[in-house]
Amino acid sequence: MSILIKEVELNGVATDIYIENKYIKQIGANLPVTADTVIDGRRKAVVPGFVNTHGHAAMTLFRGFGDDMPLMPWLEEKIWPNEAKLTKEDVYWGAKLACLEMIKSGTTTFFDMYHKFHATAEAVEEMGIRANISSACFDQFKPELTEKSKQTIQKLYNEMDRYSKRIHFSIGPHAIYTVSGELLQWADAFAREHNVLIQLHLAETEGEVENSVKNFGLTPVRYLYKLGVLSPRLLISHGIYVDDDEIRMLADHEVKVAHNPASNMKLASGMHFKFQEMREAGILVGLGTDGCSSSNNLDMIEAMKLASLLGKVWRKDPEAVTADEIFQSATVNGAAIANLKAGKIAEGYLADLSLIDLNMPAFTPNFNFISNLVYAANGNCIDTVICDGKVLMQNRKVPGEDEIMERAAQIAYNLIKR
Ligand SMILES: CSC[C@H]1O[C@@H](n2cnc3c(O)ncnc32)[C@H](O)[C@@H]1O
Ligand SMILES: [Zn+2]
Repeated sequence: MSILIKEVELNGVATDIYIENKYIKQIGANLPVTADTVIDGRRKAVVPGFVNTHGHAAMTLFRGFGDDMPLMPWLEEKIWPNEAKLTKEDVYWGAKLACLEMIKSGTTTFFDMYHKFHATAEAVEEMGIRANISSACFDQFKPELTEKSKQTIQKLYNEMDRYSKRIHFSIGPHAIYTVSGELLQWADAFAREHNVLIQLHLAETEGEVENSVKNFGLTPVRYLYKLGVLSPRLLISHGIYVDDDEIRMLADHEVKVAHNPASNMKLASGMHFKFQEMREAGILVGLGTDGCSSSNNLDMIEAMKLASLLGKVWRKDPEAVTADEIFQSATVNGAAIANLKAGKIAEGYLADLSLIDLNMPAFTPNFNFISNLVYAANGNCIDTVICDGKVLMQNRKVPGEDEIMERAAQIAYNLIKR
């Protein structure tokens, strides 16, 4: 299977891109090659597929449900009682809707932490994108649930051979207020032994920090340090409430961070995400949307704008988070966190990319393409998406999209009534 994209704009220059066997094989002007599929790239620009480093895919079912609340009442009163009713079928259609939405806005890889692992994995497999899906766990500090969680993680890990290489396994302990230190330490040892990542919500709210100090005598990052679970395999989401010493601890242990500006603002968790300090300390910061009840979409272009504007305003410094820096977070940093040779349009890299329609007001005039992408556009500018060397969307059409939206909406209405 080969694809030739003709005369697409790459860094402002009309270029051909030849894709073969999942990889970008050749880039150059007027390439003398033929291909199974030829795509006209004129008036389009090529960008790497975005990597959404934090989310809960099937929470698309809760879009517009439980708005305008702070984190803990939102989780305890609205989300958790309804998540307890979810069936595998519900999660499958919710995750299909998430994949559809991500493809339509140019995301080719996402990280997921949710219930019913196989339902999400099957949806990802069918939709053709990539995902790092975690075996989610909450033991609520109960030893019998700690043991059960360990068995589930081991079992799911053993079942991974049924999936393609587009799906990676990770462990998803929910947070330090729902998961015991013992399970976190076990997960760390498992992750080291099997070279997989751990996804964990951390330092998201002031309340979390207060409870951490009350219950463990330490702030969240220091608590993880004491447990010995800070490592290059740990990806923390949010990481808003961290001081300078904690940033140093995260950097020293090569911990990765997913920044989620929409959910941090909507749940009013906090705005002082220390993007500059983390970057200067050498921490890999990726960008995420979080789930659709707190974000309320999965549009990484919108997330880039929010991250940049939020980063500028709280510092009162317009240079604080530039369009170029946040674009790097959403692409090459995300790919590095996902351990993928992706996130760049370069020979030898995975063919995970999008074509952007330049015939739009947002790209007119086009003095600076990245500026227009981050500050003027949104996900609707994505025309074509290729992942793993396969075309997933062309002319903004994804096969099966009407059925996915109908089925997911019906499930969501029935769920909230149930
Ligand atoms: C273990 S399954 C994932 C779990 O996380 C919940 N969740 C969604 N968004 C957040 C957030 O911002 N902080 C903490 N927990 C969150 C989700 O509803 C699932 O229960
Ligand atoms: Zn989350």
